[in-house]
Amino acid sequence: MAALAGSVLATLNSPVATARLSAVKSFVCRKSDTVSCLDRRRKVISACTASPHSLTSEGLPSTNFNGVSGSEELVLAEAPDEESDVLVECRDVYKSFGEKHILRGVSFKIRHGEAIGIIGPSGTGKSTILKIIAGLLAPDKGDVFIRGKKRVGLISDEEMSGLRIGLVFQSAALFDSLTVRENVGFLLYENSTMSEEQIADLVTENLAAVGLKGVENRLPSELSGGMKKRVALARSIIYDNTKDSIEPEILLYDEPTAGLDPIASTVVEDLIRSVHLKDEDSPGAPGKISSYVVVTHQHSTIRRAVDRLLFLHEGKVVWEGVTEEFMTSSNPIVRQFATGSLDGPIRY
Ligand SMILES: Nc1ncnc2c1ncn2[C@@H]1O[C@H](COP(=O)(O)OP(=O)(O)OP(=O)(O)O)[C@@H](O)[C@H]1O
Repeated sequence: MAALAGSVLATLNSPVATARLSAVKSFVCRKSDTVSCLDRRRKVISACTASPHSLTSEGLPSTNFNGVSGSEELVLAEAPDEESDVLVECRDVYKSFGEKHILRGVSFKIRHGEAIGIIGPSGTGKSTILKIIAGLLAPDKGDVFIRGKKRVGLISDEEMSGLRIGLVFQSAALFDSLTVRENVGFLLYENSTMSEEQIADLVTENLAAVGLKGVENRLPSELSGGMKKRVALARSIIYDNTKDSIEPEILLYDEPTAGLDPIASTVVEDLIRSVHLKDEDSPGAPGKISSYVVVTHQHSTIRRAVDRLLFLHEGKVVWEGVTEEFMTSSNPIVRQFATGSLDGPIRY
């Protein structure tokens, strides 16, 4: 974390920015008393486009970070049945929180180029599975394979060099003490060799893409909830456009349109589509995201933003299908969910 804060400080050289970033640094350091823990947090921040505040405020048990021993490094072992286009596979994943057995044998694959939606009743573990894919939570049982290699432990830089996985949290998870510009450009200030001016231009461009103009100097507290969400989205899609090679990347969106008005939802849904990797022959600029997963309850998001759906219920994937099948499926669970009926197998 010292390295993280240090290099950001070097780039953001205004006294105000320095003070704010120092505040971030001290917040992160306060809870961590070992170098390995600081280092692990740095990896999580880099990979997940989310602030250290969010990592704890999202309800991640502290054992996720503090309970990992120094020797518990990420180990990659060959998966038995490697398939070249599978970027992530969850195989028979289990996760409990105390007595609550949330995931009970979840299996699915995310292939290169896929736009997947995860739906299902509240509390079935949709956010939990995103955190497991992102490497923020470890399954109790079962395996996660990243490009055919089994992940052991939590997230690591080695893994990130092969496949970047970004998670856009349900709450915007912005650094409260940084401006919108500093929030959106955070990873570029940290990881790129771009100049401040280049980053500022790119931040403005990405903010415009999510329908925001002239908010660069505002603090998160000066934004509405919907604006915060869009800033978080801009932060998740910004990338160093001075580099030729683009790593394959998966973005995980946790309820990106919850709480947005219908038009803002459409903006976000179209944006999620637009950053998706396109063929070279496709019209328009190629996006950079190989695949993405969206957890959502919103019908418009299901219709506009994803191609394939996984229905999670009582700890398992109980239905899979393409988006068009969602409204026409005769599966009683899917029918009840699609119509919002009180009658059906799902009980509240
Ligand atoms: N860190 C945690 N500690 C204890 N319980 C947790 C933790 N994280 C999640 N849970 C519990 O696990 C269950 C599943 O949570 P999760 O957020 O994954 O559900 P979800 O399907 O995304 O719900 P929603 O649609 O309401 O957002 C909930 O009962 C939640 O309270």
